[in-house]
Amino acid sequence: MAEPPMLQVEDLNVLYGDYQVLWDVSMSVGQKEIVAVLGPNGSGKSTVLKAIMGLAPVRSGKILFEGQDLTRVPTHEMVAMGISMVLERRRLFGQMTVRENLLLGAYHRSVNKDTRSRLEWVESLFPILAERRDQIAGKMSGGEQQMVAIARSLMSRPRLLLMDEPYLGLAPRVVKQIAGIIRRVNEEGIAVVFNEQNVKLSFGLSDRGYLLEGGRMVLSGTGEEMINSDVISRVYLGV
Ligand SMILES: Nc1ncnc2c1ncn2[C@@H]1O[C@H](COP(=O)(O)OP(=O)(O)OP(=O)(O)O)[C@@H](O)[C@H]1O
Repeated sequence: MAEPPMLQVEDLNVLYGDYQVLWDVSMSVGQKEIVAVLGPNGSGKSTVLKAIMGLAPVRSGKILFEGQDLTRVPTHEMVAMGISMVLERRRLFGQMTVRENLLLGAYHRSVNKDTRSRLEWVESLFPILAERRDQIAGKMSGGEQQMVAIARSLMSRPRLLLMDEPYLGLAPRVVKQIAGIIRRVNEEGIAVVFNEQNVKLSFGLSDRGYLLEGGRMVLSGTGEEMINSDVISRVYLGV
């Protein structure tokens, strides 16, 4: 029998007040997979990730992580369960150093042995952040800040990492660098879900993908199936 998915979203409906943003959205993420959620501006991509993390008003539907229903679990408990999120536009503490930002991502507040070993692991993945540990985060380039944000999310040692528009506002060269980092993170055995508006950037990297249109999942498939799909051409012709 096939391995059950790590994350399963079933018939998710999200409303901001009376305004329905997601309609019966279903998707799944397998262990150690990279999954992309593609969609035009305002289609609800960020809301899908926020809803998984308990940061959007879920009206109905199920979100199962390793079989456990997340819809009533507070966000900080999800972090302890092994889920972490890199928020859009990075949301760093600009006046603090790189190292201080990383420590804020640790699950334990005091610097104990466990935190130290997480820091060593994260700094081994991002040697540049070890070199720049005393630099003020707000003074770094956009790409470097995105690295700090990803590194900070890894400090809780997640098994599933959600990334809200990881390439937003970055130059093509830096996008390549961040894509390399996502791959590297995935090689550590961490499943990654990210959203993106650009077809090539989405499916070049992912094992599988989904397309959202007007708050509904209208297509799913492997990267190649998605890139060659008529539906993608139709949705994107108007963009
Ligand atoms: N806190 C909120 N309150 C009310 N409406 C919201 C809120 N957050 C998002 N929306 C609306 O929900 C819809 C989907 O937004 P969402 O940010 O999920 O889309 P997106 O596909 O990620 O778009 P973008 O690429 O522009 O970030 C939009 O119409 C947006 O205006």
